[in-house]
Amino acid sequence: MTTTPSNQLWLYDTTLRDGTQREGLSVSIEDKLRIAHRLDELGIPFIEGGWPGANPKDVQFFWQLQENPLKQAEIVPFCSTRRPNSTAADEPMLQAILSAGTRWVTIFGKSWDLHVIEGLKTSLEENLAMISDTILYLRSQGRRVIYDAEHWFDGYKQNPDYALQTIKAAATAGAEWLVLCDTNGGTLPHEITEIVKNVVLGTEDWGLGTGNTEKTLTQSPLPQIGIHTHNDSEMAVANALAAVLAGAKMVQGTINGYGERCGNANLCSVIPNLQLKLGYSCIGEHQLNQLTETSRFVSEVVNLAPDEHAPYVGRSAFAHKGGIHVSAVERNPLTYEHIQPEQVGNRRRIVISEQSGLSNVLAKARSLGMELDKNDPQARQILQRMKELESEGYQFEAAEASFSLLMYEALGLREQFFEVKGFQVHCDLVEVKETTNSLATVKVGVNGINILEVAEGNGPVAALDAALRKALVNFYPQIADFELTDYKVRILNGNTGTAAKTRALVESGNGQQRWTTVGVSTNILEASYQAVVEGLEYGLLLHFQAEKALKV
Ligand SMILES: CC(=O)SCCNC(=O)CCNC(=O)[C@H](O)C(C)(C)COP(=O)(O)OP(=O)(O)OC[C@H]1O[C@@H](n2cnc3c(N)ncnc32)[C@H](O)[C@@H]1OP(=O)(O)O
Ligand SMILES: CC(=O)C(=O)O
Repeated sequence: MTTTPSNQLWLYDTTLRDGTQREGLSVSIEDKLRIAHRLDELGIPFIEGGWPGANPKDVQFFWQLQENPLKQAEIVPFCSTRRPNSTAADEPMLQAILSAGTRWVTIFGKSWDLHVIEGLKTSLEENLAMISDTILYLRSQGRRVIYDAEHWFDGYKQNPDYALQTIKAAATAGAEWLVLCDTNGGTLPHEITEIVKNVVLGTEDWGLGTGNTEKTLTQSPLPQIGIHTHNDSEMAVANALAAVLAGAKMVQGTINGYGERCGNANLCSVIPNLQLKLGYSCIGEHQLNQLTETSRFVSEVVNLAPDEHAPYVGRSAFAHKGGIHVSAVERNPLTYEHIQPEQVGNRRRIVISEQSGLSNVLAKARSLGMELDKNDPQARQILQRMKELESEGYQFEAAEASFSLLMYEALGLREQFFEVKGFQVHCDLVEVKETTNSLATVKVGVNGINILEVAEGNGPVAALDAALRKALVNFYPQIADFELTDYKVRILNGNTGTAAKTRALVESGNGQQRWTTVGVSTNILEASYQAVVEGLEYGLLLHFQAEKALKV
C-alpha cells in the first residue's frame, strides 16, 4: 500500500449532476461526455456523472462512457437511499446505478430529523435502516460507496445525536466517505469549522479508524470526511475551505459554481485557494494552468456566458484599469496581483479608459510592438485625446481596436486603406415580411478609384456593412473572410429624448481573431457607420501586419 501525503485532498466534481440542477442549464449526452473527458484531463479524481435512475439521458451517458472510458478519474453515479419500507434489492433506481458499471457510487440520505418526518414521512429508525440497507446492498454488489449526508449542518444544529447516528449507520455499513452537505447553503464558515471538527473527532471515537486516502484500494474500513457546500449565503467556497482546515479530505463542487439555486462551491476558486494559498495538493501544476481554459470550455459547452469577473479564471480577474494600478503592476505585478495569472492559465490585461494614466498608454503601445517613452509628448497627447473622446461617450475598454487606430493615427502610422466618400441607407418598414428590408448605397475611394456600390441587408447596419464589403472586396480579397459577429447599441443620455447620443460597438472577426470598434453620434446610423468602417480598417491592418511578420 502506498502512503498518501498528509496535504493530499480529493476533489469531487458534480458539474454533471448538481451543476445541471441550475436553472437555465441543460446538456446533451454528447455535452456530458465532452465535459467528463475535460475534467479527467484536469486531473479531477472523482466525477459525478448524473443520476441514472432519474432520466434516460443519464443511463445512456454511463453506458456510452464505458465505450470511451476516462483516463484517470472515477466516474460516479448518484442516487438516493432506498424508499421507506422497501428493500434495497427491489429498488429500480439502485439497479440503474449498478448497471452504470462503475467502481464507486454515491448515495445521499437524510441527516435532519425534520426531513425524515416531514419529507420522507417515515420514522427516524426507518431512515437509519434505509441508509444502512442501501449501503450494505451496494457493498454486497462490489461497489465502493460515498455517502452524501444531505442537510447535514441544519440537521446537526437541530439534533446532533440523530445526525451523528445517520453517518455512523453509513460508516458501519461500509461507506468510505461521509460527505457533510450544506444543502440549503445557509451555514457560515465559523459554524462549519466547529461542526466539522466535532465530526472528525467524533468519528475517531467510533473506533472505525482514522481514514482511508487510497481511492484505489479495493476495500477500506475507515471513513473519511468530505464537504459539499451551496452558495445561498455566498459562502460556498469559504465554507469548503473552512471544512478542509477543520479536517475534511474531500471537496465537492462544480466548474464555475453551477448548481441548484445560487450554485455550488466553485472549483475554479476552490482549487487554486487550496493549492496556491493553503499548500494542499489537489491536481498537478501542469493541470492547474488548464483551469481558465476548462472554465471557459465548460461555459461554452453548456451555452452560458462566462462570468468575466470570476476570480482566478474570469477575463477581468487580472485586468488593470486604474492608472495607479497599471503604473505599479508594470514595475512589479505583485503590487496589484495576488498570484501570477499564468499559474491558473489566465493572463494580465491592461484596460484603456478615462481612468487611465500614461502607464496604460505605454503598456498598450508595447502590446502593439511600439516603444513609447513616458516623456514623449505624443504619449500624453494620446492619453488626452482618449479621455476627451471618453467624455463624449466613446468607451475604449470594450473597443481596443478603435484605441489602437487612435494611437496609430496620433503617431502618424495610420494607413488609409480606403476613404468613404458618402453613404445612404433606405429602410422599407412596410414590407416587413421581407428578410432584407434595408438598402445601402456607398461611395468609396481606393487608390484614386471611386466605387459606387449598393447592397441589401436584414437591417440598415447589415446593409451598410454588405455594401462596404462589396465595394472593397476586389481591392482587398481578404475582406471576404471578415464577418460582423456582434453589434450592440447603447443610448448614452436617454433623458434628452431624440437628441440622445448613441454608442455603437461592433465586434468583427476573421475566423482566427476578433476585435471590437466603437462609434458615437446623436445619429444611430452615423455611430454604427463609424464602428463598421473602423472594424474593416482594423481587420485589414491585422492582415497586413501578419503578412509583414511572415516576410521578416
Ligand atoms: C440535495 C439534492 O440535490 S438531491 C438531488 C436532487 N435532484 C433531483 O431531484 C433531480 C432528479 N430527480 C428526479 O428525476 C425525480 O425527482 C426522481 C426520479 C428522483 C423522483 O421522481 P418521483 O418518483 O416522481 O418523485 P418526486 O420527485 O415527486 O419526489 C421525490 C421522492 O423521493 C423521496 N426521497 C427524497 N429523498 C430521499 C432519500 N434520501 N431516500 C429515499 N427517498 C427519498 C421523496 O420522499 C419523494 O418520494 P414520495 O413521492 O414517494 O414521497
Ligand atoms: C447531495 C447534495 O447535492 C446536497 O445535499 O446539496
